[in-house]
Amino acid sequence: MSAATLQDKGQTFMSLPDDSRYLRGGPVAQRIIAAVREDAAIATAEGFPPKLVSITVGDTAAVDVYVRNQRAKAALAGIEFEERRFPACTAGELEAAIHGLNADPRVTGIIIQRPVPAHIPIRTLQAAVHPLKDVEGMHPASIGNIVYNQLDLAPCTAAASVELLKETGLDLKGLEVVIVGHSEIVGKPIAFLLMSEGATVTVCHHMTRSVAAHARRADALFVAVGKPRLIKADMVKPGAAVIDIGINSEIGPDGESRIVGDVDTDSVKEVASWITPVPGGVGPLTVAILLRNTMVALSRQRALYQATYGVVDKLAVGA
Ligand SMILES: Nc1nc(=O)c2c([nH]1)NC[C@@H]1CN(c3ccc(C(=O)N[C@@H](CCC(=O)O)C(=O)O)cc3)C=[N+]21
Repeated sequence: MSAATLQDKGQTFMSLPDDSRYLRGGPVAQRIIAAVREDAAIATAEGFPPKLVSITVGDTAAVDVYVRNQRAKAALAGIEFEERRFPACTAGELEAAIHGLNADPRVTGIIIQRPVPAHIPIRTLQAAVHPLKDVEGMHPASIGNIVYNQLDLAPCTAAASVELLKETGLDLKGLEVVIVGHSEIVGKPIAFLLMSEGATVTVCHHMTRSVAAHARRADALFVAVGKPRLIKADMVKPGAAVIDIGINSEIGPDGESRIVGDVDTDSVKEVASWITPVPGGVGPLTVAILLRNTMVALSRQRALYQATYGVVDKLAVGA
């Protein structure tokens, strides 16, 4: 996509009605990217330039928007970005490629874009990424950190959603939160992040008897199921905060393809006190947090480097 088109998209976000109920990701993302840019410049000057590698397997349509924005924002932040595409390959080949990236000191972070084709076991791939290079916190050794209230690196979409809720200023302690969707990369991590912050959390999923009954009790409602307009106004408590994590492609009335979330925004915004637009809500913040996580990974790698090479007197040099 050309720079001009990206800017056009920016105009579209800004031309949303100026309604203070919209919780926009852009301004928060800009703050994070500015901070990442400073960190990245310092690290680069000190000889540790950050580099993020994205791995896409099979058909890339579902992740194209994300990867495009990763590339654009990494460039803004001063993080090198490389996309590796594997149109057709075996799990073994992918694991070998990941091991190569683990062992490459120039590579700071590795992200495996989801979904991957059915014949590739995603968990094996996630476990192949070295935990210190795991910028999404999805390695089995990393995902446990949020259970232990270590929240500085969490799956990006989940972290972005929670960060947008915090923008409301609502006190998370004791807040009634309902999450619709229990995926391992979004719903479940949001539940753990919010439990750590003191919220009372209910998780709904495809076996839940009445999603509406739960949703109507929520002070904050998170939705990540991939069903356009699943959440209607009558499922939302007046005054609630609604965080729409859905990214669905559909053909609009003008015949053009567009992105919509899981919430019927037009009706729900009349009931809710805060609502995240799609696009322009969680998405831009997800990208910013991925870049921030890359810098967290870099500082952990530097700490290991320091611990290994920084203590000369412990080495039995020439002894
Ligand atoms: N391992 C993995 N982690 C993910 O977090 C992950 C993934 N795989 N696979 C795909 C989904 C989708 N996703 C998006 C993130 C940001 C935007 C985004 O930047 N959206 C903007 C731009 C929209 C546009 O440019 O049209 C917006 O909503 O405003 C979109 C989609 C992350 N995902």
